[in-house]
Amino acid sequence: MTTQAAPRASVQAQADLALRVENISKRYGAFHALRSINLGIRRGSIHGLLGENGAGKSTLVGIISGQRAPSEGRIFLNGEEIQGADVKRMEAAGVFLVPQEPMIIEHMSVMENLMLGLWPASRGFIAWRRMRENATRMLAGTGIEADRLAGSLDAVARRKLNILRAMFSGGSVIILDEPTASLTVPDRLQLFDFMRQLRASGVTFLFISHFNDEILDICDAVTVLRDGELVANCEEVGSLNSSRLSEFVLGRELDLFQRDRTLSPKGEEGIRLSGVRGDRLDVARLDIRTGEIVGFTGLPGEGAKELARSLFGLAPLQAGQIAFAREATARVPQTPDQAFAMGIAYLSDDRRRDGVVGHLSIRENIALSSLRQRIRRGLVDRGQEQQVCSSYFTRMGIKAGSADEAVNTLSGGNQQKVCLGRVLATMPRLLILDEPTRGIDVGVKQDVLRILDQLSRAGVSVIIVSTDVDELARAADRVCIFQRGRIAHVVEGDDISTDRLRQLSQ
Ligand SMILES: Nc1ncnc2c1ncn2[C@@H]1O[C@H](COP(=O)(O)OP(=O)(O)OP(=O)(O)O)[C@@H](O)[C@H]1O
Repeated sequence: MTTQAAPRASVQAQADLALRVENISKRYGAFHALRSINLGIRRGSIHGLLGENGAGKSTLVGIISGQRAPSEGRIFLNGEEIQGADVKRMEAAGVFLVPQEPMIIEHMSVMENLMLGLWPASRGFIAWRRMRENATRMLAGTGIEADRLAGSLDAVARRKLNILRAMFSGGSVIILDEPTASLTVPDRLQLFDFMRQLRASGVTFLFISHFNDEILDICDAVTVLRDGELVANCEEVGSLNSSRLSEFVLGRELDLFQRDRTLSPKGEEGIRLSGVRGDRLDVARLDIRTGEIVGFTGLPGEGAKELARSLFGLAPLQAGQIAFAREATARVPQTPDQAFAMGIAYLSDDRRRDGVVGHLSIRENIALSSLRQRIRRGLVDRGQEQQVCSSYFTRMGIKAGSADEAVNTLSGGNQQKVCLGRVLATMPRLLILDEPTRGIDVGVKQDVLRILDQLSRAGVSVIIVSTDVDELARAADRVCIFQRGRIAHVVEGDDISTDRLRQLSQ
């Protein structure tokens, strides 16, 4: 275990390296995103890359994959230096970056996607038979059929397809940027088995994750970045545990959040949903107490996400009633505007569609959703805006020089914090959050759960939709597990545990 820049490796050890970076630095103006990173990745290994939001992980893999130019430093592949790297050159050399959201052309078949840009041809015609044979060979044992429409694949199959496409194009070093985000536990395990099989055939992986248990499960070695510096490099992951990893990431001990359920709201008062029926959704009744945190979970398509979206008017319902305490029963909102007017706020899990406005500042982004609440006699109350934004900027621990910086210079996780701050700033009565801590580091995750805890104590009812059952076990008063559009199980109070939720939601 080294806790600073890795020492120079021996000649033999260097020969075993698929990839080596030497003194890589990256500056944006006066800001150092990376400082003199030295790193070696063994051939046929799975190497974890860990660090807080903004630590420099994406910058480093961006440089390794040729998407960004380093300010200084050198990259070696199988001992050979790669000069003036760009994406094409790095891919030709065998290095591929598989992004978090798999790139799939939905209306094409699996085999067409697999060989995108490399379709075999004979005398000017596409050689379909050869294409099918090649694809079938590559897909053997993956459970994916060559002729299937790519748009019909589930989340894990899409990730597998992206990895196989990289390999088909000659990839031997594959970088996976948070590949398990939004995957269920069984899907994660399936993806890991697949990676292990490929590792056995000599493929090298660089794997970014914010989940310590994943790093400990799948990785052979791990590197931790903090504020652009390499703070730990471990060739033997077996010698580590989760709290040690968190300490490297944060530079301090992790203070895990656990909601005090003895303070959870009791009684009847709150929000009542009844007769909610939609396409593959049938919830006869659900009461959510004022100030209660309710978790929704289950396999994709089973109803958790669908109900959350419907409550914000994003998915049409055939029927459904909602009643806030002491108010008349009304129809479940049919549009987000109606939902907003009722005091319902929603954070989508689709950051690309509902994410931040890149060229606007952090302050403007946080203020966006609550703009209407701050208009007094036709004018925006700038003083109040300043106060609300500064408060969320600080509470969310957004890593930036100031709240006036453009959002598109922030790391992915910090952009996610801005989205969350924007929704929280609306001070809703019912807050619906779909995968609220996806992409957020282990330290900030605890902060987010603490903020939700405080909001709920102030009387906001919260629904958290999550595949991360550990998060639900820490934060929720009650967890609903969805199956075939219905609430199949409800686990409450002290009965909630990660194991119980995992067992019921598979
Ligand atoms: N174009 C840019 N201009 C200025 N600063 C930038 C730019 N791109 C990245 N940065 C800064 O570099 C730092 C490292 O960002 P990077 O995206 O590498 O972090 P990360 O470790 O991948 O974080 P996350 O876990 O949130 O994805 C951040 O502080 C970010 O704000």
